[in-house]
Amino acid sequence: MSATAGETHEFRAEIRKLLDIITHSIYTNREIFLRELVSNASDALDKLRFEQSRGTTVADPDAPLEIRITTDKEAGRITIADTGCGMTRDELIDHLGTIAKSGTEAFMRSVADNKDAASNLIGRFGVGFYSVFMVADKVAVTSRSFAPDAAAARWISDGSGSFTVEDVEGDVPRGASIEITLKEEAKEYADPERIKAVLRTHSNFISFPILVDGEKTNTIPALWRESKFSVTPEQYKEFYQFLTYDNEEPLATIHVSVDAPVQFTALLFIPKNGLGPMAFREQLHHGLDLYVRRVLISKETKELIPEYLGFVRGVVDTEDLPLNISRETLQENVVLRKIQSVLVKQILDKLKALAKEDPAKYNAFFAAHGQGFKLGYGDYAHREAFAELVRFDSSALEQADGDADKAGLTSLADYVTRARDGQKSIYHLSGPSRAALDLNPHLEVFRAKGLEVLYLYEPVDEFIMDSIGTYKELTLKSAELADAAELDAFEGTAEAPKAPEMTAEESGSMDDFLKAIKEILGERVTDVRVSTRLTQSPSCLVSPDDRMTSSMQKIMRLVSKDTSVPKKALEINRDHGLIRNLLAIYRRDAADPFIGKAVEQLYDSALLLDGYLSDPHQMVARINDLLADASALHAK
Ligand SMILES: Nc1ncnc2c1ncn2[C@@H]1O[C@H](COP(=O)(O)OP(=O)(O)OP(=O)(O)O)[C@@H](O)[C@H]1O
Repeated sequence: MSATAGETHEFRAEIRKLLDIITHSIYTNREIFLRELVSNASDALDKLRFEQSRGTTVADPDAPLEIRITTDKEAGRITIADTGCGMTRDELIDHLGTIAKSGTEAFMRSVADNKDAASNLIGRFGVGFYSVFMVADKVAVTSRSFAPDAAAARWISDGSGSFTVEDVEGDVPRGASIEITLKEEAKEYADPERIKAVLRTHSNFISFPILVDGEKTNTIPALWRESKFSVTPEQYKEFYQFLTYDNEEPLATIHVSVDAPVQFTALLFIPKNGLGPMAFREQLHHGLDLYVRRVLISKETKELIPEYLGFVRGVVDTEDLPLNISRETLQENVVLRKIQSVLVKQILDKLKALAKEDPAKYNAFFAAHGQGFKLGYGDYAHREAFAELVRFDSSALEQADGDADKAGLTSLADYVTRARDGQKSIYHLSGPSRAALDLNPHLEVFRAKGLEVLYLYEPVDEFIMDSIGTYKELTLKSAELADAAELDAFEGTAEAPKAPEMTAEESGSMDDFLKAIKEILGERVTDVRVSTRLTQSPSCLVSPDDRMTSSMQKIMRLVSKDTSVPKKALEINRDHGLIRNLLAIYRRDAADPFIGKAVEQLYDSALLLDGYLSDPHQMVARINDLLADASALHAK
């Protein structure tokens, strides 16, 4: 083999930054460079095998598909060679230096926050190859692409600003060979025993033989093909960690072998935690690895699992697809659709069992994955299972006070066991937080009557309510839209402090008083009326449209970019001290300017609670005015 003179290229700017972090800031867990390189070699072999299985002509067709690691302790060098798809000269330049990588920015942000986590994050963010510079002074990648006539080329770099690429003449086998000259402090990796230990920890499930100085080291490929009675919990855990790079053990494992309507095996895992800062990658990378008779066809196959179960990781292996299936046609593939439908049922059943047998564990699942899972409201075929599995906060639950462990959620089934006799609806209300909903005037009557209300914090929750519709014969209904007569049927549980009865004269003035308020507010409200829902607040705004909740209206308005303040009816609590005082002032002098100021303030306060008050300045000036009046009275 001989090489022509090299051509020097600059690394792309963000890759240079990345390399700077990798070479200068990461000192723990450096062994994972080996996992990254072996995983790349395995990917390249998968790609080659895939091409071969669909009949593509490849160079060196008889070369065994394997990964060979050779060590040279004396020279402090190791070489990792594979017989995979290899890279052309242009691909070396693109893939190892100039093409932007989707995860780099996010990786660097996360590392800035937490240097210790960096080596764990490397694999997940897809900055894999560059991790070699944690241990290398110099790296040379010699490669020949699988395309039969491709010329061989070599990429060389010390991981600082640039790399060189040169042509290589002579006999270079298909694939890639990565020669690493180890840094002084990383010489341990030239010891074959150390290499074998690292491989056992991180690369045990690679489905191609890995040979260290000629000796085969990995032992358990295709764990999913084993009978589930022969696999130990430890093996499941190891395989899960191999698959996800998660340090935890999985929350749940599903291992199934199905014969009809399609023949397949699947080994699936539910991770304990959402991947936090990597969440963007969760969505991007959702999907299962699809094998056909142990040949990897496509990673992260979205067609195998709906998005709302995107937190599930694992592999599916089927006999019922041809090996030469093209990835482009997976989307319309009936077999995959059938597999998906079986898997969804398996996963939902597993979750139901978990919820029943170990509610605390289920709650942990929901805390970690509930947000994505809630999108399952759109899966009509599994609506019943979904309704059993979804969880909400509720007025009947203890306040968590920021203590995450205490923050329980309720199922619809548990709500029903607490419902009052004769209750025909499951009530719910949307709001930004528990504190806000606890004070929401719309809920006063529910509290007074001892009726439980589910607290909804996310826009998707209302869609869930709509889609479930009815649960165990109880209609899911927004507290805002509850009918007064329906609520009247329930006796109050707590004795509400009674306001003194109104005199006949006071009652007689009420209609005129309401008209006067309407006149002050003019077109801003559709109506002013006496409320049946308020027991503690003086007033609130009520949507005139009794089919749509105010939060749903907010969503619609957001969609149509409508920023005006919606017109609603103002309801007032005739037993509230403030309203009684205003009525007395009105009866004494209907033109008293204090009434105008107070009514404007009642309206603005209601807008503020509804989230529509856009300019607080006027309101603050008015409050100061009112306080001046009130303090003058106090001072007397
Ligand atoms: N042994 C190899 N054979 C062929 N191509 C390779 C090999 N190693 C790396 N590459 C090419 O270089 C690219 C960059 O590799 P790198 O490890 O940085 O990221 P990745 O493998 O794409 O992402 P991730 O780390 O998320 O798997 C790969 O996508 C692949 O195209």
